[in-house]
Amino acid sequence: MKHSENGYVVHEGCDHIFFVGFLGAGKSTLARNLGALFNRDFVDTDRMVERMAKKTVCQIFHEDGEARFRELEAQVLEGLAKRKSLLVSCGGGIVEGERSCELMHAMGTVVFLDGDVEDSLRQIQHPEIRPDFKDEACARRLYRARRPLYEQEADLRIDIRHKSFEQVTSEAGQLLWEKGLL
Ligand SMILES: Nc1ncnc2c1ncn2[C@@H]1O[C@H](COP(=O)(O)OP(=O)(O)OP(=O)(O)O)[C@@H](O)[C@H]1O
Ligand SMILES: O=C(O)C1=C[C@@H](O)[C@@H](O)[C@H](O)C1
Ligand SMILES: [Mg+2]
Repeated sequence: MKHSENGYVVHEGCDHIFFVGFLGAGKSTLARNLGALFNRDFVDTDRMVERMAKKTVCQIFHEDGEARFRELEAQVLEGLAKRKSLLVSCGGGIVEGERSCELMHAMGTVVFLDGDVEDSLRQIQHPEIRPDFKDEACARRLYRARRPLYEQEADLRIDIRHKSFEQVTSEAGQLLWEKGLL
């Protein structure tokens, strides 16, 4: 394993870390926090899709449909192949896309932020502008359907139940550091 002048691990090839998990689990917060702590760039697939499509996630769902959104998600992931050492916070439904799953595994490590649906419901901001959030019963059904997919795709799992984001950041940082991924 190589180290740069400032002591950070330098990886050969593509070595991104992809954070997946249910809506509001804290994927973006964790990726941003770890990016600041470990001097790594942080990107968010929802924002990249919006930049590529020049539309909001909500508009894409309404005007073009979910299948098109999943294609765009896979396209933005493809664009990450030429970059290095990114922390990627993924859209909550990225594990629904077969191509996206293949790409994440080809380009790095998939980390599942595993929490209860209650944590997500509490942390979801502006549910009214989220195409994936209709009401609580719907979110619970989606959570039950999604959880096996997250588990199936996860290389690593971090239990986030009843933890502050400081705790989640330090546990995730320690785990990824120990595995030589940060
Ligand atoms: N462990 C935590 N404890 C309490 N609040 C948290 C925790 N993690 C994140 N939050 C807060 O919950 C909200 C959602 O977090 P964040 O946007 O990081 O989640 P996300 O998984 O990226 O959500 P999305 O599905 O919208 O992309 C934010 O307001 C954030 O500050
Ligand atoms: O869970 C989902 O299917 C989604 C989650 C969001 O991050 C966005 O990617 C979009 O709203 C779809
Ligand atoms: Mg997010």
